[in-house]
Amino acid sequence: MKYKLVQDAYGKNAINLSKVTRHEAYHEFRQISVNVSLQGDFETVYTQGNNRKILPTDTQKNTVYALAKDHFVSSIEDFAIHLANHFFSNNPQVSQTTIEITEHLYSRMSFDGSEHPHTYQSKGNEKHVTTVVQDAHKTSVTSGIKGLLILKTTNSAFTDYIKDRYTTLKETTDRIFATECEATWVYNSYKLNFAELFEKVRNACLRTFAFHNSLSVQQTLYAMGEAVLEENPEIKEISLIMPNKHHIPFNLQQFGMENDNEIFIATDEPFGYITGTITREEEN
Ligand SMILES: O=c1[nH]c(=O)c2[nH]c(=O)[nH]c2[nH]1
Repeated sequence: MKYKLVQDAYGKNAINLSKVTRHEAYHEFRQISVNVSLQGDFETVYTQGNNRKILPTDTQKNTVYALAKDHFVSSIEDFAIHLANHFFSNNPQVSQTTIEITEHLYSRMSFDGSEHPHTYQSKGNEKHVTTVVQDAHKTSVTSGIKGLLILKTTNSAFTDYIKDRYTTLKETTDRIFATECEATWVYNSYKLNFAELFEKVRNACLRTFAFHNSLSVQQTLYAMGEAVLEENPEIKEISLIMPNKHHIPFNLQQFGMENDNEIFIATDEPFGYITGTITREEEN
């Protein structure tokens, strides 16, 4: 044989599911998108067209809708853990199950200080995501936030960097700091209050971003990660992606006007792309 299969996985992506829970006084609405991926003893499926070990992706999709009725009741993490365990436990040919869930966030509309019982507003691009991987030895839970668009109008500086013959950037002690933050963190257990922890991590990120006197995006990213680990012993590691969404002072001098740090041109591209992973030091 000249060739061999070195990686394989199969499953169903973008299983879009909405759930309404009808309480007497109000309705709860949740919208998620689920990806299922199975790995295991599937080599002959690829090399010989033998489908006898295949749980069809169509069945995987149906299973997600069916299990949502009783098991999508709290966090997306708990539902993902249930799904991972279902596919793993019922399919001896499967050695690893991966479930990814993205939750599209909604809140009930508020009028005169009270929430409307059954009308919702999207929270925009912000998403709550999770990935659960189960194999024979462990169940790992990684969660995150995507599309968290945040901005501050001061307490952000960038000075003292390398200057060479190509440098044109001016030092600043007072600039706009805007980013669309993506955070991904790893839990140390699969038995946690994930909904509560998600809010704690989100708040730690927002609070640190707001109150940090930033010397760079890099420094603020690290401070945000540090705050999350400091306040949440349940989290082993956090990775942050913080693109620098530049707001560049616009030259008003060409019109004989002063720009007192008031008028900017918001540029989409190119953009600074700052990433970092913060973990706990090994204890001796
Ligand atoms: O916070 C920043 N970090 C950088 O590395 C960088 N580079 C740049 O041009 N502007 C910035 N801002």
